[in-house]
Amino acid sequence: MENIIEINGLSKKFKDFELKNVSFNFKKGYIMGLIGPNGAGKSTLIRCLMDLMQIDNGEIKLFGTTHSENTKEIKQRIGFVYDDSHFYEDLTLEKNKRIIAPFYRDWDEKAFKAYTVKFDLPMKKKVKHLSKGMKMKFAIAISLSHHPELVILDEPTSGLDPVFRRELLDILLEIIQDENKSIFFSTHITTDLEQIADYITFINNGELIFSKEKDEIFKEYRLVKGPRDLCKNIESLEPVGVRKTDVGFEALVTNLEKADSHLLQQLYIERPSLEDIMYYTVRGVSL
Ligand SMILES: Nc1ncnc2c1ncn2[C@@H]1O[C@H](COP(=O)(O)OP(=O)(O)OP(=O)(O)O)[C@@H](O)[C@H]1O
Repeated sequence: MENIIEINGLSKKFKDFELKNVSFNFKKGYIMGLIGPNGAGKSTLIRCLMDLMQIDNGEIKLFGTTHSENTKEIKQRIGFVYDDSHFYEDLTLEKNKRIIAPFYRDWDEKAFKAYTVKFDLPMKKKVKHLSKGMKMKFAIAISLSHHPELVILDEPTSGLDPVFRRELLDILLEIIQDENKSIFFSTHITTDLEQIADYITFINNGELIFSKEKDEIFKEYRLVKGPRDLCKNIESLEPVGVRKTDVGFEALVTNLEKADSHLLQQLYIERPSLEDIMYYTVRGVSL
């Protein structure tokens, strides 16, 4: 199947941070979630994807081509939502839309109007007078109104109330019904991804931890709980992360099949959430 995003050996260095040799692919027709703790490099990765930042090493291909070959064409085919507002704050939504729409070959005024009604957007208000959530809704309406093949959203659900957050997830699911469309979005709300994502890419401290199909991740990881005296036995399984409590321990493991049956009988075994996977990976064993 066709890759819509191909990232090979991507590196980007700042004074105090480095995105290190990140490589992954993303197939057309799916939703991929990008997760990682604060400062992991999610926005940096997305900015590199959008060519808003020069990369130091590696290659990024979108729709099989690079920004240096075809940046205008690539940007026509992407609907992008930034993590902060990039609109003209002193202009109304209507005026902002009039400035932005002509850049897009496939701008669909009817679709945009439908979103303004659906999201209850106050088109006569200035951007600076909107709440954070309203700005996000406006950004989402703009990004979806030129029928993009790839939608890239940086933290789209931040600042949204739970009602609209659910509506947005439904809108994303609706978009993906068209198998030629793909969605790539970063979020801290991992439960959203558990609901709608097909693939998860996890970065921590600028490094790729994994980029995998969601179902595969949930097959691979297990959260085990047990009494403290068994903690040593778990350590021999080289867990991803361990947390000791007053009465016992909790650990995230990927190779439970190596544990002997006697040990298994004494453990309580659960399927972890994405949040558990993130938490224990970042925490590690030594903390
Ligand atoms: N232009 C820049 N110059 C220098 N450092 C930068 C720049 N942009 C980002 N950084 C640093 O890179 C690191 C990663 O930031 P980034 O915004 O990509 O993380 P993030 O995963 O999106 O975090 P969050 O979840 O908090 O939004 C941070 O330490 C940040 O300070």
